[in-house]
Amino acid sequence: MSDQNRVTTPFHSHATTHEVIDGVDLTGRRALVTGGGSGIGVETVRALAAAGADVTIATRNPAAAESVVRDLARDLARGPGGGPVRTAALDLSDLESVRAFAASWRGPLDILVANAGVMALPERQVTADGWEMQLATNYLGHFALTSGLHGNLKESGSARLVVVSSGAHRDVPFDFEDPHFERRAYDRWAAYGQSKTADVLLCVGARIWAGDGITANALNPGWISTNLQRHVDQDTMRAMGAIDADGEIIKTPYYKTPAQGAATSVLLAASPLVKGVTGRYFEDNQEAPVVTGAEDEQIVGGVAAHALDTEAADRLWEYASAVVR
Ligand SMILES: NC(=O)c1ccc[n+]([C@@H]2O[C@H](COP(=O)([O-])OP(=O)(O)OC[C@H]3O[C@@H](n4cnc5c(N)ncnc54)[C@H](O)[C@@H]3O)[C@@H](O)[C@H]2O)c1
Repeated sequence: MSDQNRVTTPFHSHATTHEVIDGVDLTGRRALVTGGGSGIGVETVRALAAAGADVTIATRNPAAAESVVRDLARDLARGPGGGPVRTAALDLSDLESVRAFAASWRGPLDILVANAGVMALPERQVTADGWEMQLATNYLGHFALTSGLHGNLKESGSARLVVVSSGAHRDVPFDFEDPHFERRAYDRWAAYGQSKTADVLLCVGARIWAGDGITANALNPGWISTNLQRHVDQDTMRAMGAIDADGEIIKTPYYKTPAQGAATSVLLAASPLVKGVTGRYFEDNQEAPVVTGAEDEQIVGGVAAHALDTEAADRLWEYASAVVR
């Protein structure tokens, strides 16, 4: 994407969810947020519900997410109110669960935020379908979900798919020869990065749905302290510059609160500023510039060309369609 055509918005990098959809009315719109029971997912749900949307949190543990729903309902009741929030069972690493979830959805779906994720599992784990766990959860499960809900998204007439990727995609092109680390040595960061490249490619591939009124965009939320980092030990967090010698979070320019981290998701899900925009990658509430490997040494932001490659996107779409069938 050339700089001239890049989508810009008036919002600064650390704007909160409320700022980016201030004045937007989502009454009558139905939204689904995977992993909406924790971290930036909660703030995504909060903002969409506050704007009036009817929101479903898709979670492995609906009973645990009920306390989140109660807290959100209490908070919304203190303000001008909002749309209903409910929970539903979904395990993205289990194709049967994804199929059952998609089959049970009735009527249109206006907003699908593919937010759930797992990062840096220390050992290679494999799902019942034989898929490497990070790719299964972060990408293949979401691909199966999105495909299973295609009819519902189409029924909306103007649906938005929002896929939460990560800056970790930048160093890792998708490996079509060995996506599940069956032949090469397992590397937890390469597995995470590959799954996040696949997330961006999912949005590029989804351009075939533009005629159905469906747009799809990916994003990097920034660096937010959440449960996501639970598999990363303190020494590694220190080496990454995320925490100091005492274990305190270092508030680099990339550090965000959950409500700031969720802002780009919410912008893409609901703002009129990105209406009709599809197949792009955003961060800090703006479309990100394409960066090369050489620049990557100095520039922390941006999207890698390998994640926007239409040939790779179509090849991956074909691969994923075959394996989730
Ligand atoms: N926190 C960050 O700094 C950061 C940076 C870049 C990208 N991200 C991405 O943001 C998204 C949200 O992460 P977060 O930081 O809020 O972390 P989080 O751990 O709080 O949230 C992730 C959610 O995904 C859910 N999940 C995991 N496996 C699942 C499965 N098999 N089925 C259904 N749900 C499952 C978890 O239960 C949890 O609710 C993730 O996709 C993550 O990769 C986060």
